[in-house]
Amino acid sequence: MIPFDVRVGQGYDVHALVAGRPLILGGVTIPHDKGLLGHSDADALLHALTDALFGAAGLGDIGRHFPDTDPAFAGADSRVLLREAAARVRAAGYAIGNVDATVIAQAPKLAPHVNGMVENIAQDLGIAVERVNVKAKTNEKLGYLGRQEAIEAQAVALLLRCEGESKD
Ligand SMILES: Nc1ccn([C@@H]2O[C@H](COP(=O)(O)O)[C@@H](O)[C@H]2O)c(=O)n1
Ligand SMILES: C[C@@]1(CO)OP(=O)(O)OP(=O)(O)OC[C@H]1O
Repeated sequence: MIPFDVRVGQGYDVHALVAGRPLILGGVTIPHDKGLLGHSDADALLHALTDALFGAAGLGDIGRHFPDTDPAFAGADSRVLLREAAARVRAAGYAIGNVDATVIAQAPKLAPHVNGMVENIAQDLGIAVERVNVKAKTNEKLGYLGRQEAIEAQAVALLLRCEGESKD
């Protein structure tokens, strides 16, 4: 019996940077000459977080829950998807302990927008801002990220379940 179940999950996403799209990361629209291409609003940070949550709960991945072949998700606000993911994780019996993420973007400078991202994520997950961390890195001008052809995000999530008994 494990009375205190701790689960970790990891998530990753990458979307191409193209002209004519808004740049949305962590639910914040960031002024830039290019934005991320995707079926939804292509918020790579929220997609990585969503996958980290599903992974920690053993619930598969974002594409299983919100298929990119489903017109219902065309242009979707990824904050809505993140909120629904958090609800499904809670329905599986877990509380969200903390989340941490890194956005790899050669440009633009994300630091001025990080607090807004953290506030959005905390609100969508229903947890305190102290339990959410977002970091930004360039790719030191290397590769497709360094050439500003894409933005990548990586995330981890910790889930907790306190109960008298578990499946094990
Ligand atoms: N798009 C970005 C990338 C980085 N930052 C901030 O700069 C710091 C240094 O980044 P390096 O990739 O050069 O190590 C990083 O810790 C961030 O605070 C940023 O704001 N936006
Ligand atoms: C979010 C979904 C669904 O609209 O589409 P995209 O915006 O293309 O994002 P991606 O991270 O490629 O995969 C998840 C998809 O199911």
